[in-house]
Amino acid sequence: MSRKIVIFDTTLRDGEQSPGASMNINEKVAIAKQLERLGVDVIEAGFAAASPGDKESIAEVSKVLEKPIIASLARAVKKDIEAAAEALKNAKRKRIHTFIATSPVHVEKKLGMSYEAVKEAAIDAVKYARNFTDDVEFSAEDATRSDWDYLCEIFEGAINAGAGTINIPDTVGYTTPQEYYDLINYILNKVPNIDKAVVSVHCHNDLGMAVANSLSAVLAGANQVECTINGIGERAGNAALEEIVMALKVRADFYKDCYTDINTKEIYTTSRLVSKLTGLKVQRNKAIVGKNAFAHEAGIHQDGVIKEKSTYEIMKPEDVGIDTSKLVLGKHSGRHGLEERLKELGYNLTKEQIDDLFVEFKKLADKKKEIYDEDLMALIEDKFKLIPQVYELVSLQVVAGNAASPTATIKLVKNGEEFEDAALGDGPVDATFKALERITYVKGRLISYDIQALTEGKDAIGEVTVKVYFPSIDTTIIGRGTSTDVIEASAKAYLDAINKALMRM
Ligand SMILES: CC(=O)SCCNC(=O)CCNC(=O)[C@H](O)C(C)(C)COP(=O)(O)OP(=O)(O)OC[C@H]1O[C@@H](n2cnc3c(N)ncnc32)[C@H](O)[C@@H]1OP(=O)(O)O
Ligand SMILES: CC(C)C(=O)C(=O)O
Ligand SMILES: [Mg+2]
Repeated sequence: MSRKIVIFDTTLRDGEQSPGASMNINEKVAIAKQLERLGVDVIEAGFAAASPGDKESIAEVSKVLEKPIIASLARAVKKDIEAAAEALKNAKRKRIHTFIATSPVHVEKKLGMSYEAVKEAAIDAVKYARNFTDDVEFSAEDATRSDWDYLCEIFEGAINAGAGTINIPDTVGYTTPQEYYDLINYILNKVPNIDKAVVSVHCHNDLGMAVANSLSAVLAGANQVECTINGIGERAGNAALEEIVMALKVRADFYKDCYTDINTKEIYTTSRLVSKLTGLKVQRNKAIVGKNAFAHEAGIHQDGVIKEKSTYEIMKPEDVGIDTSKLVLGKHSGRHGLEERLKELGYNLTKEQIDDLFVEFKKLADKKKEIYDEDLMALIEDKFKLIPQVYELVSLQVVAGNAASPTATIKLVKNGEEFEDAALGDGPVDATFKALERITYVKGRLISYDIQALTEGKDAIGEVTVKVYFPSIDTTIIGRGTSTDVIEASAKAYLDAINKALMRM
Protein backbone atom coordinates (compact mmCIF):
# COMPACT_ATOMS: atom_id res chain seq x y z
CA MET A 1 0.00 0.00 0.00
CA SER A 2 1.42 3.44 -0.87
CA ARG A 3 2.42 5.75 1.97
CA LYS A 4 3.12 9.51 1.82
CA ILE A 5 6.43 10.58 3.35
CA VAL A 6 6.37 14.13 4.70
CA ILE A 7 9.40 16.12 3.57
CA PHE A 8 10.55 18.50 6.31
CA ASP A 9 13.20 20.78 4.86
CA THR A 10 15.64 22.30 7.34
CA THR A 11 18.03 23.97 4.87
CA LEU A 12 17.25 27.37 6.41
CA ARG A 13 17.87 26.15 9.99
CA ASP A 14 20.18 23.12 10.27
CA GLY A 15 21.56 23.82 6.78
CA GLU A 16 22.40 27.34 7.86
CA GLN A 17 24.35 25.89 10.80
CA SER A 18 27.06 24.89 8.27
CA PRO A 19 30.02 27.10 9.09
CA GLY A 20 30.04 30.09 6.73
CA ALA A 21 26.56 29.48 5.33
CA SER A 22 24.63 32.23 7.15
CA MET A 23 21.98 33.86 4.97
CA ASN A 24 20.29 37.23 5.17
CA ILE A 25 16.52 37.78 5.06
CA ASN A 26 16.30 38.22 1.29
CA GLU A 27 18.34 35.10 0.68
CA LYS A 28 16.22 33.06 3.09
CA VAL A 29 13.01 34.29 1.48
CA ALA A 30 14.32 33.47 -2.01
CA ILE A 31 15.20 29.92 -0.93
CA ALA A 32 11.89 29.49 0.92
CA LYS A 33 9.94 30.49 -2.21
CA GLN A 34 11.91 27.97 -4.26
CA LEU A 35 11.29 25.29 -1.60
CA GLU A 36 7.58 26.02 -1.96
CA ARG A 37 7.86 25.49 -5.73
CA LEU A 38 9.76 22.28 -5.03
CA GLY A 39 6.77 21.10 -3.01
CA VAL A 40 8.24 20.47 0.46
CA ASP A 41 5.63 19.95 3.18
CA VAL A 42 7.40 21.74 6.04
CA ILE A 43 10.03 24.48 5.96
CA GLU A 44 12.02 24.99 9.14
CA ALA A 45 12.82 28.64 8.50
CA GLY A 46 15.17 29.18 11.43
CA PHE A 47 15.65 29.33 15.19
CA ALA A 48 13.75 32.45 16.27
CA ALA A 49 15.59 32.87 19.59
CA ALA A 50 18.98 32.73 17.88
CA SER A 51 19.05 36.36 16.72
CA PRO A 52 16.75 39.26 15.79
CA GLY A 53 17.69 38.66 12.14
CA ASP A 54 16.70 35.00 12.26
CA LYS A 55 13.41 35.90 13.93
CA GLU A 56 12.73 38.50 11.25
CA SER A 57 13.57 36.00 8.50
CA ILE A 58 11.09 33.48 9.91
CA ALA A 59 8.45 36.23 10.14
CA GLU A 60 9.04 37.27 6.52
CA VAL A 61 8.98 33.69 5.23
CA SER A 62 5.75 33.17 7.24
CA LYS A 63 4.22 36.22 5.61
CA VAL A 64 4.99 35.39 1.98
CA LEU A 65 4.48 31.62 1.76
CA GLU A 66 1.07 30.06 1.21
CA LYS A 67 1.31 26.29 1.18
CA PRO A 68 4.00 24.73 3.36
CA ILE A 69 3.93 24.58 7.14
CA ILE A 70 6.51 27.03 8.50
CA ALA A 71 8.44 25.87 11.56
CA SER A 72 10.78 27.50 14.04
CA LEU A 73 13.11 25.60 16.34
CA ALA A 74 12.99 26.37 20.09
CA ARG A 75 14.81 24.95 23.11
CA ALA A 76 12.59 23.56 25.83
CA VAL A 77 12.45 26.99 27.45
CA LYS A 78 9.61 29.49 27.53
CA LYS A 79 11.46 32.42 25.99
CA ASP A 80 12.53 30.37 22.95
CA ILE A 81 8.96 29.12 22.46
CA GLU A 82 7.59 32.66 22.77
CA ALA A 83 10.12 33.93 20.21
CA ALA A 84 9.10 31.12 17.84
CA ALA A 85 5.39 31.87 18.31
CA GLU A 86 5.94 35.56 17.64
CA ALA A 87 8.00 34.93 14.50
CA LEU A 88 5.38 32.52 13.16
CA LYS A 89 2.45 34.85 13.93
CA ASN A 90 1.54 35.45 10.29
CA ALA A 91 2.15 31.95 8.94
CA LYS A 92 -0.88 30.36 7.29
CA ARG A 93 0.22 27.06 8.85
CA LYS A 94 2.73 27.12 11.70
CA ARG A 95 4.71 24.58 13.71
CA ILE A 96 6.74 25.08 16.87
CA HIS A 97 9.57 22.55 17.00
CA THR A 98 10.86 22.18 20.51
CA PHE A 99 13.68 19.91 21.61
CA ILE A 100 15.82 18.72 24.48
CA ALA A 101 18.66 16.22 24.59
CA THR A 102 18.13 12.75 26.10
CA SER A 103 21.50 10.95 25.88
CA PRO A 104 23.65 10.47 29.01
CA VAL A 105 26.49 12.68 27.79
CA HIS A 106 24.12 15.53 26.87
CA VAL A 107 21.87 15.23 29.93
CA GLU A 108 24.66 14.88 32.46
CA LYS A 109 27.51 16.89 30.97
CA LYS A 110 25.83 19.53 28.77
CA LEU A 111 22.47 20.22 30.41
CA GLY A 112 23.55 19.23 33.96
CA MET A 113 20.01 18.08 34.65
CA SER A 114 18.43 14.90 36.04
CA TYR A 115 16.63 12.55 33.64
CA GLU A 116 13.37 13.31 35.42
CA ALA A 117 13.91 17.07 35.00
CA VAL A 118 14.62 16.63 31.26
CA LYS A 119 11.40 14.67 30.84
CA GLU A 120 9.47 17.31 32.74
CA ALA A 121 11.04 20.11 30.66
CA ALA A 122 10.06 18.29 27.45
CA ILE A 123 6.46 17.84 28.55
CA ASP A 124 6.19 21.43 29.83
CA ALA A 125 7.67 22.77 26.59
CA VAL A 126 5.19 20.87 24.43
CA LYS A 127 2.28 22.01 26.61
CA TYR A 128 3.45 25.61 26.53
CA ALA A 129 3.95 25.54 22.74
CA ARG A 130 0.41 24.21 22.30
CA ASN A 131 -0.85 27.57 23.62
CA PHE A 132 0.32 29.11 20.34
CA THR A 133 -0.41 26.40 17.76
CA ASP A 134 -1.98 22.97 17.44
CA ASP A 135 1.05 21.79 15.48
CA VAL A 136 3.92 21.02 17.84
CA GLU A 137 6.91 18.81 17.10
CA PHE A 138 9.15 17.40 19.82
CA SER A 139 12.71 16.19 19.20
CA ALA A 140 14.83 14.11 21.56
CA GLU A 141 18.25 15.45 20.64
CA ASP A 142 20.94 12.73 20.36
CA ALA A 143 18.21 10.07 20.46
CA THR A 144 20.45 7.42 18.92
CA ARG A 145 22.84 7.54 21.90
CA SER A 146 19.99 7.56 24.42
CA ASP A 147 18.52 4.72 26.47
CA TRP A 148 15.70 3.27 24.34
CA ASP A 149 13.26 2.81 27.22
CA TYR A 150 13.89 6.34 28.47
CA LEU A 151 13.25 7.61 24.94
CA CYS A 152 9.95 5.75 24.81
CA GLU A 153 8.92 7.26 28.14
CA ILE A 154 9.73 10.79 27.04
CA PHE A 155 7.95 10.37 23.68
CA GLU A 156 4.87 9.00 25.44
CA GLY A 157 4.86 12.07 27.70
CA ALA A 158 5.40 14.46 24.80
CA ILE A 159 2.54 12.95 22.79
CA ASN A 160 0.23 13.09 25.82
CA ALA A 161 1.21 16.75 26.23
CA GLY A 162 0.10 17.45 22.65
CA ALA A 163 3.02 16.81 20.30
CA GLY A 164 1.70 15.81 16.87
CA THR A 165 5.15 14.84 15.59
CA ILE A 166 7.94 13.14 17.50
CA ASN A 167 11.40 13.30 16.00
CA ILE A 168 14.21 10.81 16.63
CA PRO A 169 17.39 12.59 15.60
CA ASP A 170 20.72 10.95 14.93
CA THR A 171 22.30 14.23 16.01
CA VAL A 172 25.92 13.19 15.63
CA GLY A 173 25.60 10.76 12.70
CA TYR A 174 26.43 7.79 14.92
CA THR A 175 23.83 5.18 14.07
CA THR A 176 23.78 2.56 11.29
CA PRO A 177 20.91 1.60 8.98
CA GLN A 178 20.12 -1.66 10.82
CA GLU A 179 20.41 -0.14 14.29
CA TYR A 180 18.22 2.83 13.33
CA TYR A 181 15.65 0.50 11.78
CA ASP A 182 15.54 -1.44 15.06
CA LEU A 183 15.22 1.75 17.12
CA ILE A 184 12.29 3.08 15.07
CA ASN A 185 10.68 -0.31 15.23
CA TYR A 186 11.17 -0.40 19.01
CA ILE A 187 9.57 3.01 19.46
CA LEU A 188 6.65 2.11 17.19
CA ASN A 189 6.01 -1.01 19.25
CA LYS A 190 6.71 0.28 22.75
CA VAL A 191 5.20 3.77 22.89
CA PRO A 192 1.53 3.13 23.68
CA ASN A 193 0.14 6.35 22.15
CA ILE A 194 2.47 6.40 19.10
CA ASP A 195 -0.50 6.15 16.72
CA LYS A 196 -1.40 9.74 17.71
CA ALA A 197 1.84 11.17 16.30
CA VAL A 198 3.82 11.30 13.08
CA VAL A 199 7.19 9.61 13.56
CA SER A 200 10.00 11.72 12.13
CA VAL A 201 13.70 11.11 11.52
CA HIS A 202 16.58 13.56 11.27
CA CYS A 203 20.01 12.23 10.33
CA HIS A 204 23.48 13.69 10.20
CA ASN A 205 26.23 12.53 7.90
CA ASP A 206 29.30 12.15 10.13
CA LEU A 207 29.87 8.58 8.94
CA GLY A 208 28.39 9.19 5.48
CA MET A 209 25.21 7.28 6.34
CA ALA A 210 22.61 10.06 6.76
CA VAL A 211 20.61 9.12 3.67
CA ALA A 212 20.92 5.35 4.19
CA ASN A 213 19.82 5.74 7.82
CA SER A 214 16.83 7.94 6.88
CA LEU A 215 15.68 5.46 4.23
CA SER A 216 16.08 2.58 6.64
CA ALA A 217 13.86 4.46 9.10
CA VAL A 218 11.25 4.92 6.37
CA LEU A 219 11.26 1.15 5.84
CA ALA A 220 10.76 0.71 9.57
CA GLY A 221 7.69 2.98 9.47
CA ALA A 222 8.85 6.60 9.89
CA ASN A 223 6.54 8.98 8.03
CA GLN A 224 8.52 12.24 8.07
CA VAL A 225 12.10 12.80 6.92
CA GLU A 226 14.04 15.91 7.88
CA CYS A 227 16.64 16.85 5.32
CA THR A 228 18.41 19.69 3.53
CA ILE A 229 19.16 20.68 -0.06
CA ASN A 230 22.60 19.44 -1.14
CA GLY A 231 22.88 17.79 2.29
CA ILE A 232 24.26 20.95 3.87
CA GLY A 233 24.23 21.26 7.65
CA GLU A 234 26.15 21.10 10.90
CA ARG A 235 29.59 19.42 10.49
CA ALA A 236 29.36 16.77 7.72
CA GLY A 237 25.81 17.89 7.00
CA ASN A 238 22.31 16.47 7.07
CA ALA A 239 20.58 13.87 4.90
CA ALA A 240 20.31 15.29 1.36
CA LEU A 241 16.70 15.94 0.32
CA GLU A 242 17.35 15.22 -3.35
CA GLU A 243 18.88 11.82 -2.58
CA ILE A 244 16.04 10.74 -0.27
CA VAL A 245 13.35 11.88 -2.69
CA MET A 246 14.93 10.29 -5.76
CA ALA A 247 15.71 7.05 -3.93
CA LEU A 248 12.04 6.78 -2.95
CA LYS A 249 10.97 7.59 -6.51
CA VAL A 250 13.46 5.44 -8.44
CA ARG A 251 13.22 2.49 -6.00
CA ALA A 252 9.52 2.72 -5.18
CA ASP A 253 9.51 -1.05 -5.73
CA PHE A 254 11.89 -1.51 -2.78
CA TYR A 255 10.52 1.26 -0.55
CA LYS A 256 7.05 -0.24 -0.55
CA ASP A 257 5.51 2.46 -2.78
CA CYS A 258 6.34 5.28 -0.39
CA TYR A 259 6.04 8.59 -2.21
CA THR A 260 6.59 12.32 -1.63
CA ASP A 261 4.83 15.38 -3.03
CA ILE A 262 8.12 16.81 -4.31
CA ASN A 263 8.12 18.18 -7.86
CA THR A 264 11.42 16.55 -8.73
CA LYS A 265 11.88 18.71 -11.84
CA GLU A 266 12.62 21.63 -9.47
CA ILE A 267 15.47 19.79 -7.72
CA TYR A 268 18.36 21.08 -9.82
CA THR A 269 17.20 24.71 -9.75
CA THR A 270 16.85 24.52 -5.97
CA SER A 271 20.27 22.96 -5.59
CA ARG A 272 21.91 25.71 -7.69
CA LEU A 273 20.13 28.46 -5.75
CA VAL A 274 21.15 27.08 -2.35
CA SER A 275 24.72 26.62 -3.51
CA LYS A 276 24.84 30.17 -4.86
CA LEU A 277 23.32 31.84 -1.80
CA THR A 278 25.22 29.86 0.85
CA GLY A 279 28.49 29.84 -1.07
CA LEU A 280 28.75 26.09 -0.45
CA LYS A 281 29.84 24.44 -3.69
CA VAL A 282 28.35 21.11 -4.72
CA GLN A 283 31.04 18.46 -5.25
CA ARG A 284 31.21 17.24 -8.87
CA ASN A 285 30.38 13.64 -8.04
CA LYS A 286 27.49 14.47 -5.67
CA ALA A 287 24.53 12.17 -6.32
CA ILE A 288 21.62 13.70 -8.28
CA VAL A 289 22.87 17.31 -8.51
CA GLY A 290 26.66 17.08 -9.00
CA LYS A 291 28.14 18.17 -12.33
CA ASN A 292 29.14 14.57 -13.08
CA ALA A 293 25.89 12.95 -11.91
CA PHE A 294 24.71 12.55 -15.51
CA ALA A 295 28.04 12.68 -17.35
CA HIS A 296 29.79 9.72 -18.96
CA GLU A 297 33.42 9.64 -20.01
CA ALA A 298 34.28 5.97 -20.34
CA GLY A 299 34.04 4.59 -23.87
CA ILE A 300 32.12 1.47 -22.89
CA HIS A 301 29.61 3.56 -20.96
CA GLN A 302 29.26 6.13 -23.77
CA ASP A 303 28.69 3.35 -26.27
CA GLY A 304 26.02 1.88 -23.96
CA VAL A 305 24.29 5.21 -23.40
CA ILE A 306 24.27 6.04 -27.14
CA LYS A 307 22.60 2.68 -27.82
CA GLU A 308 20.24 2.73 -24.83
CA LYS A 309 20.35 5.32 -22.03
CA SER A 310 19.16 2.95 -19.33
CA THR A 311 22.35 0.90 -19.67
CA TYR A 312 24.09 3.41 -17.40
CA GLU A 313 21.36 5.84 -16.30
CA ILE A 314 18.91 4.74 -13.61
CA MET A 315 16.92 7.97 -13.80
CA LYS A 316 16.30 10.60 -16.42
CA PRO A 317 18.20 13.88 -15.99
CA GLU A 318 15.01 15.71 -17.04
CA ASP A 319 13.26 14.25 -13.96
CA VAL A 320 15.50 16.31 -11.69
CA GLY A 321 15.47 19.38 -13.93
CA ILE A 322 18.75 18.78 -15.79
CA ASP A 323 18.48 19.24 -19.60
CA THR A 324 20.23 16.11 -20.69
CA SER A 325 23.04 13.75 -19.82
CA LYS A 326 26.46 14.59 -21.18
CA LEU A 327 29.13 12.61 -22.95
CA VAL A 328 32.47 14.05 -21.82
CA LEU A 329 35.35 13.26 -24.14
CA GLY A 330 38.58 12.24 -22.43
CA LYS A 331 41.23 9.58 -22.35
CA HIS A 332 38.71 6.86 -21.46
CA SER A 333 36.39 7.58 -24.39
CA GLY A 334 35.98 5.35 -27.42
CA ARG A 335 35.10 5.71 -31.09
CA HIS A 336 31.33 5.69 -30.57
CA GLY A 337 31.50 8.65 -28.19
CA LEU A 338 33.83 10.54 -30.51
CA GLU A 339 31.63 9.89 -33.53
CA GLU A 340 28.52 11.03 -31.66
CA ARG A 341 30.15 14.33 -30.68
CA LEU A 342 31.43 14.90 -34.22
CA LYS A 343 27.89 14.46 -35.51
CA GLU A 344 26.59 16.94 -32.92
CA LEU A 345 29.22 19.39 -34.13
CA GLY A 346 28.02 18.94 -37.70
CA TYR A 347 30.92 16.86 -39.10
CA ASN A 348 30.17 13.87 -41.27
CA LEU A 349 33.47 12.05 -41.43
CA THR A 350 34.03 8.68 -43.07
CA LYS A 351 34.90 5.63 -40.96
CA GLU A 352 38.55 5.88 -42.12
CA GLN A 353 38.69 9.56 -41.16
CA ILE A 354 37.26 8.78 -37.71
CA ASP A 355 39.80 5.98 -37.22
CA ASP A 356 42.57 8.39 -38.20
CA LEU A 357 41.26 11.11 -35.94
CA PHE A 358 40.83 8.69 -33.04
CA VAL A 359 44.60 8.06 -32.90
CA GLU A 360 45.30 11.82 -32.58
CA PHE A 361 42.40 12.21 -30.17
CA LYS A 362 43.85 9.58 -27.77
CA LYS A 363 47.31 11.19 -27.93
CA LEU A 364 45.81 14.56 -26.99
CA ALA A 365 43.57 12.99 -24.32
CA ASP A 366 46.67 11.60 -22.59
CA LYS A 367 47.83 15.19 -22.13
CA LYS A 368 44.50 16.91 -21.31
CA LYS A 369 41.85 16.17 -18.67
CA GLU A 370 38.94 16.91 -21.00
CA ILE A 371 38.72 17.32 -24.77
CA TYR A 372 36.53 20.28 -25.65
CA ASP A 373 34.75 20.92 -28.94
CA GLU A 374 37.44 23.46 -29.84
CA ASP A 375 40.14 20.80 -29.35
CA LEU A 376 38.29 18.43 -31.67
CA MET A 377 37.82 21.12 -34.28
CA ALA A 378 41.50 22.01 -34.12
CA LEU A 379 42.39 18.33 -34.58
CA ILE A 380 40.10 18.08 -37.59
CA GLU A 381 41.50 21.25 -39.14
CA ASP A 382 45.01 19.98 -38.59
CA LYS A 383 44.38 16.47 -39.85
CA PHE A 384 42.13 17.17 -42.81
CA LYS A 385 43.33 20.68 -43.65
CA LEU A 386 39.89 22.19 -43.24
CA ILE A 387 41.26 25.70 -42.80
CA PRO A 388 38.43 27.94 -41.65
CA GLN A 389 37.77 31.37 -43.14
CA VAL A 390 37.52 33.13 -39.80
CA TYR A 391 36.73 36.66 -38.81
CA GLU A 392 38.84 38.28 -36.13
CA LEU A 393 37.79 41.13 -33.86
CA VAL A 394 39.73 44.34 -34.58
CA SER A 395 37.81 46.85 -32.47
CA LEU A 396 34.61 47.21 -30.51
CA GLN A 397 32.96 50.39 -29.34
CA VAL A 398 29.80 50.32 -27.26
CA VAL A 399 27.55 53.18 -26.19
CA ALA A 400 25.27 52.29 -23.28
CA GLY A 401 23.74 53.79 -20.15
CA ASN A 402 20.30 54.75 -18.89
CA ALA A 403 20.06 57.78 -21.21
CA ALA A 404 21.29 56.22 -24.47
CA SER A 405 20.06 53.56 -26.89
CA PRO A 406 22.62 50.79 -26.65
CA THR A 407 24.74 50.81 -29.81
CA ALA A 408 27.71 48.67 -30.82
CA THR A 409 30.17 49.57 -33.57
CA ILE A 410 32.44 46.71 -34.57
CA LYS A 411 35.34 46.24 -36.94
CA LEU A 412 36.34 42.71 -38.06
CA VAL A 413 39.07 41.43 -40.34
CA LYS A 414 38.97 38.41 -42.62
CA ASN A 415 41.80 37.42 -44.96
CA GLY A 416 43.31 40.89 -44.54
CA GLU A 417 40.12 42.72 -45.50
CA GLU A 418 38.36 44.92 -42.91
CA PHE A 419 34.59 45.09 -42.38
CA GLU A 420 32.76 47.54 -40.14
CA ASP A 421 29.13 48.02 -39.10
CA ALA A 422 26.98 49.16 -36.17
CA ALA A 423 23.70 48.03 -34.62
CA LEU A 424 21.22 49.01 -31.93
CA GLY A 425 20.10 46.45 -29.35
CA ASP A 426 18.11 45.87 -26.19
CA GLY A 427 21.34 46.20 -24.25
CA PRO A 428 25.07 46.46 -25.00
CA VAL A 429 25.49 42.69 -25.39
CA ASP A 430 22.47 42.39 -27.67
CA ALA A 431 23.71 45.34 -29.78
CA THR A 432 27.13 43.65 -30.06
CA PHE A 433 25.62 40.36 -31.24
CA LYS A 434 23.45 42.16 -33.79
CA ALA A 435 26.41 44.09 -35.19
CA LEU A 436 28.37 40.84 -35.59
CA GLU A 437 25.45 39.27 -37.47
CA ARG A 438 25.21 42.31 -39.78
CA ILE A 439 28.88 42.11 -40.72
CA THR A 440 29.08 38.34 -41.18
CA TYR A 441 25.59 37.79 -42.64
CA VAL A 442 25.19 34.86 -40.24
CA LYS A 443 22.00 34.82 -38.19
CA GLY A 444 21.81 32.93 -34.92
CA ARG A 445 19.43 32.54 -32.00
CA LEU A 446 20.99 32.79 -28.55
CA ILE A 447 20.02 29.74 -26.46
CA SER A 448 22.10 30.45 -23.38
CA TYR A 449 24.63 32.95 -22.08
CA ASP A 450 26.94 32.23 -19.18
CA ILE A 451 29.68 34.32 -17.61
CA GLN A 452 32.30 33.18 -15.12
CA ALA A 453 35.25 34.91 -13.50
CA LEU A 454 38.44 32.98 -14.29
CA THR A 455 40.61 35.04 -11.96
CA GLU A 456 39.95 37.09 -8.82
CA GLY A 457 39.79 40.81 -8.15
CA LYS A 458 38.32 43.86 -9.90
CA ASP A 459 40.34 43.15 -13.05
CA ALA A 460 39.28 39.51 -13.17
CA ILE A 461 39.31 37.81 -16.54
CA GLY A 462 35.77 36.84 -17.47
CA GLU A 463 34.94 33.88 -19.67
CA VAL A 464 31.69 34.10 -21.61
CA THR A 465 30.14 30.95 -23.03
CA VAL A 466 27.26 31.25 -25.50
CA LYS A 467 25.14 28.52 -27.01
CA VAL A 468 23.75 29.68 -30.36
CA TYR A 469 21.32 27.96 -32.71
CA PHE A 470 21.98 28.63 -36.41
CA PRO A 471 18.81 27.90 -38.44
CA SER A 472 20.65 27.86 -41.79
CA ILE A 473 22.65 24.77 -40.72
CA ASP A 474 20.12 23.57 -38.14
CA THR A 475 22.92 23.26 -35.56
CA THR A 476 23.57 24.56 -32.08
CA ILE A 477 27.13 25.68 -31.51
CA ILE A 478 29.01 26.71 -28.39
CA GLY A 479 31.25 29.77 -28.53
CA ARG A 480 33.71 31.01 -25.91
CA GLY A 481 35.55 34.26 -25.38
CA THR A 482 37.67 35.76 -22.60
CA SER A 483 38.58 39.30 -21.69
CA THR A 484 38.75 41.59 -18.67
CA ASP A 485 35.90 43.49 -20.39
CA VAL A 486 32.67 41.49 -20.28
CA ILE A 487 31.29 43.04 -23.49
CA GLU A 488 34.47 42.20 -25.35
CA ALA A 489 34.39 38.64 -23.94
CA SER A 490 30.76 38.43 -25.14
CA ALA A 491 31.70 39.66 -28.63
CA LYS A 492 34.54 37.13 -28.86
CA ALA A 493 32.27 34.29 -27.73
CA TYR A 494 29.56 35.12 -30.28
CA LEU A 495 32.11 35.58 -33.05
CA ASP A 496 33.66 32.23 -32.10
CA ALA A 497 30.25 30.57 -32.58
CA ILE A 498 29.74 32.37 -35.91
CA ASN A 499 33.19 31.29 -37.16
CA LYS A 500 32.43 27.68 -36.28
CA ALA A 501 29.06 27.94 -38.03
CA LEU A 502 30.74 29.39 -41.15
CA MET A 503 33.03 26.36 -41.31
CA ARG A 504 30.00 24.19 -41.77
CA MET A 505 28.21 26.30 -44.38
C1 LIG B 1 21.32 19.67 17.38
C2 LIG B 1 21.03 21.07 17.07
O1 LIG B 1 21.17 21.42 15.93
S1 LIG B 1 20.41 22.04 18.26
C3 LIG B 1 20.30 23.60 17.55
C4 LIG B 1 21.62 24.23 17.47
N1 LIG B 1 21.50 25.58 16.96
C5 LIG B 1 21.95 26.64 17.61
O2 LIG B 1 22.48 26.54 18.70
C6 LIG B 1 21.84 27.95 16.90
C7 LIG B 1 21.14 29.02 17.72
N2 LIG B 1 21.68 29.17 19.04
C8 LIG B 1 21.96 30.38 19.61
O3 LIG B 1 21.88 31.41 18.98
C9 LIG B 1 22.32 30.39 21.05
O4 LIG B 1 22.88 29.15 21.41
C10 LIG B 1 21.06 30.68 21.95
C11 LIG B 1 20.61 32.12 21.69
C12 LIG B 1 19.92 29.72 21.63
C13 LIG B 1 21.41 30.51 23.43
O5 LIG B 1 22.53 31.30 23.69
P1 LIG B 1 23.09 31.40 25.21
O6 LIG B 1 21.95 31.69 26.12
O7 LIG B 1 24.19 32.37 25.17
O8 LIG B 1 23.59 29.94 25.59
P2 LIG B 1 24.68 29.02 24.90
O9 LIG B 1 24.37 28.81 23.48
O10 LIG B 1 26.06 29.49 25.19
O11 LIG B 1 24.45 27.67 25.71
C14 LIG B 1 23.27 26.93 25.56
C15 LIG B 1 22.46 26.88 26.84
O12 LIG B 1 21.20 26.29 26.55
C16 LIG B 1 21.05 25.04 27.26
N3 LIG B 1 20.33 24.17 26.39
C17 LIG B 1 20.80 23.55 25.28
N4 LIG B 1 19.81 22.90 24.68
C18 LIG B 1 18.71 23.11 25.41
C19 LIG B 1 17.38 22.68 25.27
N5 LIG B 1 17.02 21.97 24.22
N6 LIG B 1 16.47 23.07 26.17
C20 LIG B 1 16.85 23.85 27.22
N7 LIG B 1 18.11 24.28 27.39
C21 LIG B 1 19.03 23.91 26.50
C22 LIG B 1 22.48 24.64 27.56
O13 LIG B 1 22.54 23.73 28.62
C23 LIG B 1 23.09 25.99 27.89
O14 LIG B 1 22.57 26.34 29.16
P3 LIG B 1 23.46 27.11 30.29
O15 LIG B 1 23.65 28.49 29.75
O16 LIG B 1 22.57 27.07 31.49
O17 LIG B 1 24.71 26.34 30.46
C1 LIG C 1 17.30 20.04 16.92
C2 LIG C 1 17.46 18.71 16.35
C3 LIG C 1 16.28 18.27 15.56
C4 LIG C 1 18.68 18.59 15.51
O1 LIG C 1 18.95 19.37 14.63
C5 LIG C 1 19.52 17.43 15.75
O2 LIG C 1 19.33 16.75 16.76
O3 LIG C 1 20.41 17.19 14.93
MG1 LIG D 1 20.43 18.49 13.26
